[in-house]
Amino acid sequence: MRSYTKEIAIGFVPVFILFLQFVVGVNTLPLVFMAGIAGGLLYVAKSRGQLAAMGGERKGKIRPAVPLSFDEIGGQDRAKQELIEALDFLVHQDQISKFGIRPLKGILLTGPPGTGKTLLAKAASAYTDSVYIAASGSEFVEMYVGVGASRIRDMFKEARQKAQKAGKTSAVIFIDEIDVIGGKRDGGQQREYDQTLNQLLTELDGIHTSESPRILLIGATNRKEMLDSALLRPGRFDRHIGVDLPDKKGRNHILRIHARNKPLHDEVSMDKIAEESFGFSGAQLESVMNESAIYAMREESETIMQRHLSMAIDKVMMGEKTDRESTKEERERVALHELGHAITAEIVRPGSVSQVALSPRGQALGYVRHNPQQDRYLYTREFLEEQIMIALGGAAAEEQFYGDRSTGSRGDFDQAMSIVRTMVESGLTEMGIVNESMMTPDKWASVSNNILNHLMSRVKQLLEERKDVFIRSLEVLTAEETLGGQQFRDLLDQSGDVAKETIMS
Ligand SMILES: Nc1ncnc2c1ncn2[C@@H]1O[C@H](COP(=O)(O)OP(=O)(O)OP(=O)(O)O)[C@@H](O)[C@H]1O
Ligand SMILES: [Zn+2]
Repeated sequence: MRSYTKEIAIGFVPVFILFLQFVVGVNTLPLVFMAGIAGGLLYVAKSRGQLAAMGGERKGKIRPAVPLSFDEIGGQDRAKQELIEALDFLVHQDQISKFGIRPLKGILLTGPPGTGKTLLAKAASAYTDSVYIAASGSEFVEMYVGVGASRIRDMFKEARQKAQKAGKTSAVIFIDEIDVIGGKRDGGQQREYDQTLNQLLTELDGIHTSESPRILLIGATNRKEMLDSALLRPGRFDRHIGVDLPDKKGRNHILRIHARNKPLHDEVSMDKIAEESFGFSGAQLESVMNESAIYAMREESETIMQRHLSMAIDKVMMGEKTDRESTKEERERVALHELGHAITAEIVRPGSVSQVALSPRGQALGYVRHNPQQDRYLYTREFLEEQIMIALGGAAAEEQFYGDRSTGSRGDFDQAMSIVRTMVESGLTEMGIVNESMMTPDKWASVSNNILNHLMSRVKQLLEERKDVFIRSLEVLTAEETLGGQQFRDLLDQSGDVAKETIMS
């Protein structure tokens, strides 16, 4: 139920103004003018507030769609054709149900980075006149059990609502890096399963032909072999479409697409550029066109010449090399950071780590997946302290190995602080039951500093004793990019044996 008091009150405003003007005889013009400005400002402020609230709603941004057609994707003829065939299937809904055919629920795009998987998903949504919602798998990885699952649920809900609002009969949900959610589950002794993946499967199983709006899930990965077989079963990701690096003809096509808005010299041979850029992805070819334009502009040339393009190819090739070197160091730091979380987690809660991984890219860089624990409604102080310690483990490890921290720990500190808040507000600290008025900002800072410093030194001590585990795990992690829960526990146990031996002797 809604009350309309506000609307009625606003309705009386003009009546009141007319009353002032004609009955009382006041000149209301300045008044009306000022009210208009104030109202306008208020409206702007309010809609800004709404935007900010929307942006802050979740860490994973749901990005709005830009309509894009298949014509704007170069090469990839086979992938496009397979995708269109699959989508045509979706469009002929009535016939599908008439023949009792199982509906198409998921399409998996597999292939190396930068080959146009995101573009294909966007084009698929435009082709089927659907609303488009996109997220990346790493946005669903959370330290807290159940948060990832509820994000999945929210995303499907949002897709349905958006489609309804836009008057569309279907929605495309695109999840990049789907392997982060749907990675192979670690088959240890414990029955390890993942709530986030389970929720995704539940949502997929819940899609029916007759439903409106219809949801189509498109996933992308460059590590198909990493996916859990549950995701690949019929009725889940039904269609797999490979998106490969473009061949020469494809490269030519992609270059032409990105040259559309650029002044090319008549004598430029795209064929030659396509030949020189062997092994380049679509994203790299886009860079080549862009860099060539920068070279031309710098030389104050009217048009982009062949040599600008050749220089751009070299630059993109070299850029790749230097990028790789810098990321090698960065990846080592990320790996040690994540191992810090994982080792702390295994010590305070043995058996809790299900996977440690480095992302090939994406915003998370690396992550630790935890096995779901029992749903909890009550938390003890000890439990919360352990949770804080796990959060601090990343920064503690960085300090141990590099003597400093990086921006990679920001999210961790936010998490730690919010747990401190829960502890204080629930009266679980030395202060006992606290009254909100007691907690000035200064007081908050000193209390949380105390708690965090104390727990930080405990974590550092734990990790200091496990230096060998870091070294051994780092080797596997940088080589394989992932470390399974059991595999990790084995590495940790080896260290335990050493420690025990030294105590015994
Ligand atoms: N086939 C293509 N045709 C035209 N442009 C392309 C193509 N492939 C890639 N690009 C360019 O590269 C950019 C990145 O491509 P896109 O994000 O679709 O790749 P992706 O396969 O999803 O990569 P990732 O796996 O890294 O997310 C695009 O915005 C576009 O500029
Ligand atoms: Zn971290």
